[in-house]
Amino acid sequence: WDTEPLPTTCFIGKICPWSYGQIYTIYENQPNLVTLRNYYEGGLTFEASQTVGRDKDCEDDHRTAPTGRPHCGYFVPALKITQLLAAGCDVVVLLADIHGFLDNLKAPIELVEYRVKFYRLAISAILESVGVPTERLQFVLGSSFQKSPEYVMDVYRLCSLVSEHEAKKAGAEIVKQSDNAPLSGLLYPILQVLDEQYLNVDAQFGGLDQRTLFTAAKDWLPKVGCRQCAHLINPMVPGLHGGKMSSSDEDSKIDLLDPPEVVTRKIRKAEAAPRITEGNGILAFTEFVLLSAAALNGRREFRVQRDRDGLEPLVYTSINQVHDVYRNDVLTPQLLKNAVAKALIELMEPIQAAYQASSEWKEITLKAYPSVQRKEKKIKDKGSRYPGSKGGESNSSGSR
Ligand SMILES: N[C@@H](Cc1ccc(O)cc1)C(=O)O
Repeated sequence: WDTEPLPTTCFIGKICPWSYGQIYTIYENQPNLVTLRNYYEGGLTFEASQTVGRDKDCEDDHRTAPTGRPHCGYFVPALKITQLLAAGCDVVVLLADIHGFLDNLKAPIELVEYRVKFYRLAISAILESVGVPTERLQFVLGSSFQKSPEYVMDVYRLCSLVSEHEAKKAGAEIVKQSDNAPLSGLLYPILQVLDEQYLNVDAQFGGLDQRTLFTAAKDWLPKVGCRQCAHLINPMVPGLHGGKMSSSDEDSKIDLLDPPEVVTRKIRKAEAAPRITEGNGILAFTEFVLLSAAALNGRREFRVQRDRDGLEPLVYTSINQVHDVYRNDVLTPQLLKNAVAKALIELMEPIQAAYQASSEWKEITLKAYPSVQRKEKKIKDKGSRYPGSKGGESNSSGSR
C-alpha cells in the first residue's frame, strides 16, 4: 500500500479502541440521512446534533496512532465503523504515523512504517471478520499529507497563534507528560487539529480522552480560516482490570493474535465482582462487542452454556437482561467469563486465520514488534540528542 494513490477524501478521527456509546442514529425509514448526535451527558463541546447527507459527503474519521499492538478493544470502534459503513458513510481510517512518534517516541521512528502496516492489516481483518463491505472505507497515512508545503505552512501559522499553554492543555490527556518533554508533544495537537481539515471530513470520531483535542479544533481552526467539523465522542469502555484498556499494558488487553488458551486465561483473571455491573469490563465487552457483532451477524443474542451443570443455556438478547441476571447472581462471574471467552474466541478465529494465511502479515509483525529485549534496548538507546537525555549519559549509537 505504500504505492497506492492517495485517497482524495477522508474521514479522520481516532476510533478509540476502548470507547463505545451510541453516537449517531441511522433512520431506517430515511435511508439517506444519518444523524450524528452527542449522547454523552456531560455536555461536551461538539454540535449536539448534526444531520448530514448520506449519499454526499458523510465522511467519518477513525484515527489511530500506531503504537502498541491493536488489541481486542479494537472490536469496539470496528463495530462502530461497521455501522457507519452500513449507513452509507464514507469512512477514513487515519493511520497517524507521524503522531506515533510525536508522542514521546511511543512508536520509534524506525518502527513506525511497519507498525502502520501491522495496524492496517489488523484493522482490515477485524472489519472483514464481521463481514462489512469495505468499498467505502479508506486508510490514509498521516505522513502522506502532513509533509505537503501547504500543511507545513499551516502548522507554522497555527504555532504562531496558539500559546504553549493552550497546546499543552489540548494534549494533556493524550500526550505523555514528563519533565523536559520533547517539543514534539506540543506539535501533536497542532497536527491533529489540522488533520480533520486536510482529510476534508465532516466528522471526527474518537474516545472521550480526545475531548480536549476536539475542543482545540473548534477554537483554533477559525484562527486560520478553516471550517469546523463535528466531533463524535464515545465514553471509554473499561479494560479487563476495570481501568482504561491500553495497548501498552499487556495484562489489561487481549492481543488479537492471542491463542484461545491465553484468551481464556486472561478473561478468567479479569476483574468482575459478583453482582456489580458498573465498571465491569467483561460486561462492557459483552455489550459493545459481542452483542453488536451478533446483531451484525443477524441474531442479536448472547449465549451462556451451562452443560457442565446439566442445565439449558441462558440466552439474552439485550444487555439489560444480562445486567439483571448478573445483579441477582443467576449469571455468576464464572459463567459470564466462560461465555465471553467462548464468544470472543469465535470472533477472533477469522482474524487469526487471516494472519496464519498471510506471510506478509507475519513478516511485518516481526519487524513492527521485535522481541521485548530488542525493544527495551531501543527505548533506552534514544541517543544523546533525545531531549530527555542527560548529556552524555546515553551512548550515541542511536542518534542520527
Ligand atoms: N490522538 C490520537 C491519534 C490521532 C492523531 C492524529 C489525528 O488527526 C487524529 C488522531 C490518539 O490518541 O491515538
